[in-house]
Amino acid sequence: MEDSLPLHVCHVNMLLLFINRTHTLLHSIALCFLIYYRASLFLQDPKTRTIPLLPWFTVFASELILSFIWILGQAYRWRPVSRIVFPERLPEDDKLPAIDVFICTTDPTKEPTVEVMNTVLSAMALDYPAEKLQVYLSDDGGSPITLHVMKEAWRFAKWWLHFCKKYSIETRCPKVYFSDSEKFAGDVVGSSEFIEDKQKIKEKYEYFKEGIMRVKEERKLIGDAPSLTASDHPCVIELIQENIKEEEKEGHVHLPLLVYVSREKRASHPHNFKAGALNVLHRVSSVISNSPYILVLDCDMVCNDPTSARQAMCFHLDSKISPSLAFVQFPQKFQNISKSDIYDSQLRSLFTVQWRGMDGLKGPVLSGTGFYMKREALCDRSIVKDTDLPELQKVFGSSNEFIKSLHPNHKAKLVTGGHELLKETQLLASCTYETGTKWGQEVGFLYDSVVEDFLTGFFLHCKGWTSVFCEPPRPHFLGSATINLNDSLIQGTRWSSGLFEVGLSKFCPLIYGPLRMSLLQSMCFAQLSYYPLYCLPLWCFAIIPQLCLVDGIPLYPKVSDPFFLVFVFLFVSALSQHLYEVLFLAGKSLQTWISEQRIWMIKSITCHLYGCLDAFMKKFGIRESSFLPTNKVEDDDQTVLYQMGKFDFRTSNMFLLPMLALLSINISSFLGGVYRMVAVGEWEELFIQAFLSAYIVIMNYSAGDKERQGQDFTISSSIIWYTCINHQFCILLGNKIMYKSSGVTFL
Ligand SMILES: O=c1ccn([C@@H]2O[C@H](COP(=O)(O)OP(=O)(O)O[C@H]3O[C@H](CO)[C@@H](O)[C@H](O)[C@H]3O)[C@@H](O)[C@H]2O)c(=O)[nH]1
Ligand SMILES: [Mn+2]
Repeated sequence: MEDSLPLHVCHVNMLLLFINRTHTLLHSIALCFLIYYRASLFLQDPKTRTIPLLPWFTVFASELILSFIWILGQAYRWRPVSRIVFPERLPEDDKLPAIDVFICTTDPTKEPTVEVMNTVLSAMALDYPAEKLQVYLSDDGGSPITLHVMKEAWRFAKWWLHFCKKYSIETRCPKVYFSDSEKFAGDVVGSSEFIEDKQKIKEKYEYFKEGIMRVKEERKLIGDAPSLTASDHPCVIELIQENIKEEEKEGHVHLPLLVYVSREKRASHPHNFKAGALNVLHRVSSVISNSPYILVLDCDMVCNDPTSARQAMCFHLDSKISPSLAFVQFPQKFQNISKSDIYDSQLRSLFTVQWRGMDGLKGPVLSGTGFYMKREALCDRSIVKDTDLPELQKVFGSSNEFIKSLHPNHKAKLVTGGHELLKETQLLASCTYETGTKWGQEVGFLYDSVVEDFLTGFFLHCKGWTSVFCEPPRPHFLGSATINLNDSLIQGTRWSSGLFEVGLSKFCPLIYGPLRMSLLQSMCFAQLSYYPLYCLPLWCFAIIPQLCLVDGIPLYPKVSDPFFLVFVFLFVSALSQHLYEVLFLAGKSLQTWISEQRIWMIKSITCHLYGCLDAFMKKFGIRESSFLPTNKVEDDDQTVLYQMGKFDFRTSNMFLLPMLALLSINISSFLGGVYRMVAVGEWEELFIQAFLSAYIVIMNYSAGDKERQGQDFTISSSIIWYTCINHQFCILLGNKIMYKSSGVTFL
């Protein structure tokens, strides 16, 4: 490889760095004043002290927690970078390393088979030498339909890949291509051959989709319920290419190998969710193809740009960074994000601030999907050299074939291994294989948290591995985001629980981290892990100052007090940092800023709280881990609501009640407070508290303000609206009542 021309360059954003560090400094100084102000009350003579200690202390503690999370978050802003890659400088195709693609699916009712197959097809169509690409699908549901459909997908892939190559199609996920094909027509638009071919391939795709529907119907008729087999089924592994080879000899293109893996699952054995599935894929693939690199995809994450593999190789093949480089992470982007994105489904902050910032330290967190991992990073090869077989078996399990695959120059026997090999894979995918080994503890993806990606990434960084964030302008992977409140909150609860679980475990980033990585890096991991603790200050700020306001107890400095300015500064400074990042770093609108503020409040008081509780209960053995997969079925009704920026309050009371309760407290205390300020004349002392209530109400109010345009809902909601003060409150209440009483749709 030519050493003279770099495969990639990294650019430190100096202006942003300067702005961020200056802001951190100023904000920190203001925080010191705040702490001084709060602490000085404790030093006052108890006899002259007029303010009760308890609310003061609670608010102080909340401010400290908030500041703690804020300080941790500054590590992301320390050294943000961006990168450019030059894939055209990569070596010839025959010198490129092989890649195994791992796709996980688990529940055919929540993860529609058509979508899963689109992911499979888009991965097979990656712009990479076909003989160096193997696609593995892990089906945790053990569904015979999925296996059957995969064989059909393989047949369709022959046509599809040929079509993509012939016309250099950039969008290689059939669903995306056909849904918006005008955009992807390329320069051959006029050619009649192209039009004809496109029509043909479209028909084949439609036929393929109908085939899936047919199989599903047939299965339903036989009374085959997927849920019955999901948690208890034997292991099924099939190499699809091998089976169909004979009958499809006239194939146009060489196809990547396609492998179906459904690991053995028994109710008596923990299966460790996605991490467990990935570890099985890791082992099974090691005796089939053993590619040095692995691309991991969720079943709804299609490859939107076929060049991602080559882009990732620009880092993995750079001899300067590759020895320590564990993975190249691409951002998660989503196909279904609306303009206002009321639930922050795009995870804006994660991918525009946090990951870019960590990239400037030693690399971003592993994000579960859309990353190219070096196989070696998951299985420490260094111990293979001077350890004897029995010891190795204690770590990696009993399969000698697998242990052989760890040797650097080992060539997997691939398909030629035949029957013997397939037997070995059955062993590797059995539910007892990991018993007594180090899988999930030190080897492979780790099991100690339901956010296996975060924990595994952290663990790799602790071992000295690095990572890289690759963010080309055209999204390379596109997934489907949660677009209703219920799904968002359920997912949020799982994430909070998993993240906080890590914070409570032996892997606590603030203790385990600094001994093994830089302080700044540990701070980033700790910020993610303790982020769910936002629930404490947010619950407190939504209750204590409000109750004190009604009672006339001032908790903040009065307007003429110089410390008043400290609070104003901190409030404005925190909000403007957020606003700056939304407007300038992400190029989004003010609306996005409001949405993010609101969903942050909503999530903090609901899913962060439940997540923390869940983590505690798991810690003390009161609850078992669970992984409720996110619903990926498109619902037109919900899509319409989301696209219009309307909240869909059809969620459980567990989530609704805290929202309703806190909103009512704020509305009533604001009114009570204003009355008090006017009647008793304490406005100077109570100003901040009244402002806080108003702010909370206003930020949440806008959730429903578009509701009044059009729609039948207008009439019913406005009736309640006029009887209440706050529109938002009514929407919540109104919707719930309508939903409960008549079951009508939500508009
Ligand atoms: O027992 C299980 C549970 C899940 N999955 C798969 O894991 C993936 C992610 O699950 P999903 O329901 O989509 O969860 P999300 O919360 O949307 O996923 C995010 O969060 C997960 C950690 O909680 C990460 O693993 C994902 O990569 C990340 O996109 C999907 O492909 C599932 O099929 C399994 O294979 N087995
Ligand atoms: Mn998902």
